[in-house]
Amino acid sequence: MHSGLVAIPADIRSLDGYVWHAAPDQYIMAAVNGSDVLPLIVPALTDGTDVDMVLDRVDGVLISGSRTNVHPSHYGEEETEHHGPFDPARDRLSMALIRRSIERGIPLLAICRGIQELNVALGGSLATEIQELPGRFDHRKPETEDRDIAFGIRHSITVKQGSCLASIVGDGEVRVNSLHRQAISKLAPRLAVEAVAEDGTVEAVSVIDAPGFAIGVQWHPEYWVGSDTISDKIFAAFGDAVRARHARPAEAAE
Ligand SMILES: N[C@@H](CCC(=O)NCCCC(=O)O)C(=O)O
Repeated sequence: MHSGLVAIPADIRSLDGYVWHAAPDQYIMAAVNGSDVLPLIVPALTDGTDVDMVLDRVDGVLISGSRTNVHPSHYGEEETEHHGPFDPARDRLSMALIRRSIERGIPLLAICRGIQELNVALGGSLATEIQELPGRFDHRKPETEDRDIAFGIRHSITVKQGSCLASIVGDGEVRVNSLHRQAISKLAPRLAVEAVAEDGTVEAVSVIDAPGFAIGVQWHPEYWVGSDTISDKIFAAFGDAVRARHARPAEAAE
């Protein structure tokens, strides 16, 4: 029996002639096996979702990665051919869940598109096609059908001493995977950088003065839960935070 219920915002996908509200299996299974919680996929309704109704019933929020990008209008930029593809309903749901979960002290773990949404939701901006920027590496997914290679651990980041992430995985050099072409540009005022790649790409953030666990990572720890210590530690810490929230006394409820 899993303890704690975790909301995962859905992506909108077209498959088999249907439109689906879906979340990738690797996030679901990482939550189940790595955090020992039960995930709940939240539909991304075009007209918006009452996120407080969801957050009244869950103990954590896990924001997944996705191939789509946050629409640049959310950070005050014009759309170009470099910004798509988009998923406006997911943008709307994720960013509402992020803002309210932080305000309510509900544990939040945001991965890849998730860290980008976290930054935008709190007032930051994104850079697109970062591999074309001077001095930056190519962080995109390798072109292969082999998912272990696509999600292969292949570059180093430095976790800052004294950061929240350091209290979970230790500080210093850590090896991670990389499947993105956008990254944080202007950091949101309420975010602290927790880890950076060798080319300066922001790889992890935490929410300053958050009342609960609130971390974003640009890489994909969910893929390696069960076989990579760093990935295991991140999901275990999230699970602990979710259970602590679940067990809080009734009078602590907002
Ligand atoms: N769209 C963003 C988000 C990157 C992200 O979440 N990638 C996961 C997708 C994995 C896949 O391609 O299968 C960006 O590209 O920066």
